[in-house]
Amino acid sequence: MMTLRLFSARSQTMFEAMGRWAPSPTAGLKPGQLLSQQASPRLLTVGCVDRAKHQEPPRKKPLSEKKMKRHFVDHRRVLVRGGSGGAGASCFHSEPRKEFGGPDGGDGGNGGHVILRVDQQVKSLSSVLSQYQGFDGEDGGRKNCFGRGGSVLYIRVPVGTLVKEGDEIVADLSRPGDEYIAALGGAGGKGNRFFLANDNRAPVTCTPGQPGQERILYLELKTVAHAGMVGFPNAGKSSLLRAISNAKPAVASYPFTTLNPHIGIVHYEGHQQVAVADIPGIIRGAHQSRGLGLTFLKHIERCRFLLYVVDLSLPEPWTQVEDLKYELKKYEDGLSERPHAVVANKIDLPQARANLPELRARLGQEVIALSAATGENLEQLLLHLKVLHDAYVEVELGQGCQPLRW
Ligand SMILES: Nc1nc2c(ncn2[C@@H]2O[C@H](COP(=O)(O)OP(=O)(O)OP(=O)(O)O)[C@@H](O)[C@H]2O)c(=O)[nH]1
Ligand SMILES: [Mg+2]
Repeated sequence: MMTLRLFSARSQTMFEAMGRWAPSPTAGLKPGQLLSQQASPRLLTVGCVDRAKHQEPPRKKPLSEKKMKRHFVDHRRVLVRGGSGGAGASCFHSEPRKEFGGPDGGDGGNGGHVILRVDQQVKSLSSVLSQYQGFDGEDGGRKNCFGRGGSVLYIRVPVGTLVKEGDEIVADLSRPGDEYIAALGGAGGKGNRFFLANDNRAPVTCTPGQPGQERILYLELKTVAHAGMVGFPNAGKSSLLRAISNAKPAVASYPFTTLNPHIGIVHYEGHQQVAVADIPGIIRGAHQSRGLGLTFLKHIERCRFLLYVVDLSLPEPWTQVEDLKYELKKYEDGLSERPHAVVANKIDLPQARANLPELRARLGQEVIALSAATGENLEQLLLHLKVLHDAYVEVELGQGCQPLRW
């Protein structure tokens, strides 16, 4: 009787404490009633169950150019720290009937390095974090057991990553598979076995592991490709890249559709591949950082040869080539002198056909007139691209360098 009274008093105080609780107005209803009044009957139809069963997994949507721009990061500040070495052990061998077994403390393992490694699958520095800590080595153990060394921590970076420490360039990772040790792991400590000497048969000394190296590095991405397409906005660079390669940059009739470089691979016989970069449109005054000039121009620096893409349907198309060359020259001396070809796009338009003879006469050099939209004369560009590529390979081999391969 006493316990019952106690329980009811406690439960009453509990309900008082909850206070907010009140029975739901539907609490008294039966389950069937509740369903028919409140839940939508559509939820229980056979059709819906069927549809749910045969629903396809959601497909990955291709990223829009705007989103891609958000994901495209071309510079990063990274703090890298190598792993610390493990500590050496201090202990003595012990065995029944063997009183003075001698020192048997093993050495600690070395800390793991942090290494930057070029991976062709990585397209920007967006996946690179702001800090990396290498793996530590294990401590040494009894019975002369050495600690395991820390594993190497790899940071995957795209082709064309420039590594700077302060203002100094410390590495240029321009080829697939290139590696650079960003931070060294610390050395492992010595166990007391290491200090065994003729004059000291029972050393107790052991040393701790060294801390790993710590550095602040600045990573900067500059697109690397064999050919770079340079042109004013709307010249048709992205359309051209779509037409000759497997890349799918966005195409639209407004300027600055492309906001970050795209690389497409053109395949030739004998597994030869030429990488072509679609560089965002350049405007007059880009070398003075007009528009996003400098951020785009830096991506041209690493291209081995250039394709000046001109919109032939505009009046006086030769001024486009002159302006582009001027901008490149102002940005970096000698950049406009690189091996190049002039590509006159939109030949399918009548005004473009009319402009072609004068463009050829004014420039005094070969002009590849084509249409990215209809595919007219694309073969001439492909053949010329191969000629430029072969000449580049020959020059590189002549200088004893390995040409860039994709
Ligand atoms: N008639 C015609 N239109 C073309 C041709 N090539 C491209 N265009 C059109 O020109 C417009 C611009 O094409 P894009 O390929 O986006 O030009 P872009 O040079 O990449 O432009 P940005 O990315 O802004 O620098 C689009 O409306 C295309 O459809 C062509 O050969 N003929
Ligand atoms: Mg474009």
